[in-house]
Amino acid sequence: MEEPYSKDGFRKYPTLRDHPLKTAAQWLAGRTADDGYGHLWRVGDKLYDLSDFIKIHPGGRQWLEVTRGMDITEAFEYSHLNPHVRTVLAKYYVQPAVGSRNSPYTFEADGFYMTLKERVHQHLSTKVSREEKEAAHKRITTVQDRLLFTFFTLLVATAWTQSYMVAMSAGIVLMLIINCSHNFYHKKDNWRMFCWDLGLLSSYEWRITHALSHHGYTNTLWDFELSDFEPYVDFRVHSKSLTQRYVIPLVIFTVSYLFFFVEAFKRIVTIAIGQQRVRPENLLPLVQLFLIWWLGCPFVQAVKLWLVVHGTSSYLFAIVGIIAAHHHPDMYHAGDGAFQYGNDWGLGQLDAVRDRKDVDGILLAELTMYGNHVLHHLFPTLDHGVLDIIRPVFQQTCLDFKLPAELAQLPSRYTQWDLSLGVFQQLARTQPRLSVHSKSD
Ligand code: HEM
Repeated sequence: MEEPYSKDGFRKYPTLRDHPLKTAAQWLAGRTADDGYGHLWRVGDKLYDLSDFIKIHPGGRQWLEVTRGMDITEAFEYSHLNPHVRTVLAKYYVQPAVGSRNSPYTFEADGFYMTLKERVHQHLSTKVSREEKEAAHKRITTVQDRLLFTFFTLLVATAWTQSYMVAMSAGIVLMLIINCSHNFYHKKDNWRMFCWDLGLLSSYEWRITHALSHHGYTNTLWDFELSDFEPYVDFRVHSKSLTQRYVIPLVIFTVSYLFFFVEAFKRIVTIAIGQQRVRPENLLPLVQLFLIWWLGCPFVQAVKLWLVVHGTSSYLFAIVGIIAAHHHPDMYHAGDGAFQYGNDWGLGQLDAVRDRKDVDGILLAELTMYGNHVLHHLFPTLDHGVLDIIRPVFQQTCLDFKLPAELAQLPSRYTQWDLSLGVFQQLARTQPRLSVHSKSD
């Protein structure tokens, strides 16, 4: 049998990973080239023709439209709790797949993730009432509604006062709304997910680069969020220059106000070269500019204020994202070799994600700083409000699988400060981890 490309078991170095234009479209093109299932989709060791299912998929068309020709095993497993989806899938079976999957992750029926998923499904369907789940959902939508109201009030105030301070305040609230709406683009299509597009970001693109790539293959070579700013910002474990290790880490935070504008620029390029079309939600930031101008602000001043709103939001968004509990020398990163707890997909997540004790437990912080991070990674389509409800099931399953006690421990042993420092330590790291089981004491 062909030797895997890397010690963690990925079979190939991802095609197009190092292409200079890092976009959602490039990631998809690379995956379809490497998987190569033509007009079919792979789940486990079988191929399916989902062409007729695309338009009736309850989660929305995009997930299947963009993944034709790919192995979607990971996304299929972590997006659905209800075992009923397997019966639906069986209707579209075509033939067995030839060869092993390119991904090393496993979903054994009696393994950690599938056991946990089954228990979570049972718990939510038998022990948690509909009212409880609706109340959890309501808590989140209320936060988002209030943030939306505050943002538009501040935008109007920006136009009337023409104050840069007010524009910065609008930018801060915009970052909070955007991060909060992350909860919604993981789910079936819904209007709340388009709040992500209020910044110069695209929910369509982030469903690919974040929901499919980052969640499916966290911190591996297939994680778009790892490769996005390479070779400048390089979290992998391999030989790096002194500039990469010690100089760039000092600079990244100072230029993060440019992040939104770089994203917008890449979108314009990909639209111009025909890799995607303009979507109505792409225009939401321009509507804000129009609003500031329409409310009486001279056009040039309106543009300056709008740049301050989005520059502020971009700055905070990039910082919150980069310190959001993925980068620390204790955590698995591409180049580390074998996964610490084995190849079960859920265990791979535990190896690459951490919780923060000073973020979890405060609803606003959880929603806007990617809190309850481990459970969110394991069950991204569940509302953030529901994650606390399933925590005891997770803890019990960790104990049953004899995982190190600190994985199941509440609260986490890590603070936001540990994880902020961890970013610098990880960028400097060039040697694979020794056998690490938790935060070094
Ligand atoms: C790229 C792969 C896929 C992704 C990312 C995905 C994503 C999703 C999402 C986000 C939802 C809504 C979940 C929620 O908001 O609670 C959903 C629902 C659903 N999906 Fe998929 N899906 C994928 C593939 C499939 C396939 C291959 C099938 C079966 C042929 C399928 C069948 C369903 C069904 C039946 C539901 C309704 C869930 C339920 O009854 O609980 N999906 N999917």
